[in-house]
Amino acid sequence: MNQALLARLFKSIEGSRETPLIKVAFSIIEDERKKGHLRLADKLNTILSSNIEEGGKSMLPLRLVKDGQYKIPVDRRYRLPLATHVEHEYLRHEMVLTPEVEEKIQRVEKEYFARERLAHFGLKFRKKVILYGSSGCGKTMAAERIAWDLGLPFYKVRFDSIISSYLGESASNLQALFESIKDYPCVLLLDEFDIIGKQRDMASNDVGEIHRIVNILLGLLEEYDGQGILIATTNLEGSLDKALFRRFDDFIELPKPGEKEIFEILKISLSALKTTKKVDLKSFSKKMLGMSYAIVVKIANDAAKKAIINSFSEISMDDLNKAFEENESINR
Ligand SMILES: Nc1ncnc2c1ncn2[C@@H]1O[C@H](COP(=O)(O)OP(=O)(O)OP(=O)(O)O)[C@@H](O)[C@H]1O
Repeated sequence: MNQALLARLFKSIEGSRETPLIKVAFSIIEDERKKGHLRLADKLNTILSSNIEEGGKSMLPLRLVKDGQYKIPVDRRYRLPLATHVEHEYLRHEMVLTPEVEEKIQRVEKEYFARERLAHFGLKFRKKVILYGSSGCGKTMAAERIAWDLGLPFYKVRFDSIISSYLGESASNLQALFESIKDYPCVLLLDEFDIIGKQRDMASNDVGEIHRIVNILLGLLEEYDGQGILIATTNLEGSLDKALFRRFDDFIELPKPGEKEIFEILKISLSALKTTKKVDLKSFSKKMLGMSYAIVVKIANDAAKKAIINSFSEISMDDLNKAFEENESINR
């Protein structure tokens, strides 16, 4: 059938997901997809989804803000939210950073606060930021801290919902999510962004589809000019498509902590307890060089917990060394 005619026909179909005609329409979409008519299948899917009634309400538009309330869009097939919200009070924000990283994060925050002044001069604040660095070095935490400092709602994208097993729907999921935040000031975290690149390992017949999703994501990133901040995180700078990198306004590396930062973290983490006279946090910090922030925090907490459980009033060097040995192999 002629594509325009098919689209017109689909526009006239209405009802719930259980309506026989809707079921037939979905099987036509699947058929078109199998034939490789992906663009047509997506177009028909969008038309049909907007006409489906659910509890008297159309599933679209998928806007976070509806009647003054924000509503997270869901994937069309499984109704799973495409992002999760983290309440303000649960945002981790007390970070120990090198002055260079602190300055870069503060620059993002300052530009957001000065957004109106910048706009006056035809300039835009940094609104698409990529944070990269090895695991446990505070990428997610930095995104949370930015949301905390700016007083913006924080959402974390669920790539598992976005990259649905019906690949043709991933594109519409992504579109729905970006559309939903267009006019809504929030921090949207695209955590483990490299998952998009990693999907290339999938079965070869899915590769074309993955490229299409990456292209759609590129387009959405390019077009994003919303009122909030998009933050993507990745462990591997190199694994990301170069084209994807170019779409960001800022790249901030979150390195492993240096001796000074390790010392600071130990002091903070152990501050609720006393340490014995023999504890030399300075040389212990040196010993921990090369470890991630997450492991440093874990070692300090393990040592503190051991002292508390054994009802010791002070943390000893032995507690710290034991915790160090136990965690040493995890990360260097
Ligand atoms: N700069 C920091 N200051 C204080 N604590 C930190 C810092 N960075 C990380 N941490 C600690 O490490 C934990 C893990 O951090 P986070 O989840 O942000 O790491 P990540 O880089 O996102 O890791 P992954 O790539 O594995 O997701 C935090 O909960 C916190 O305890």
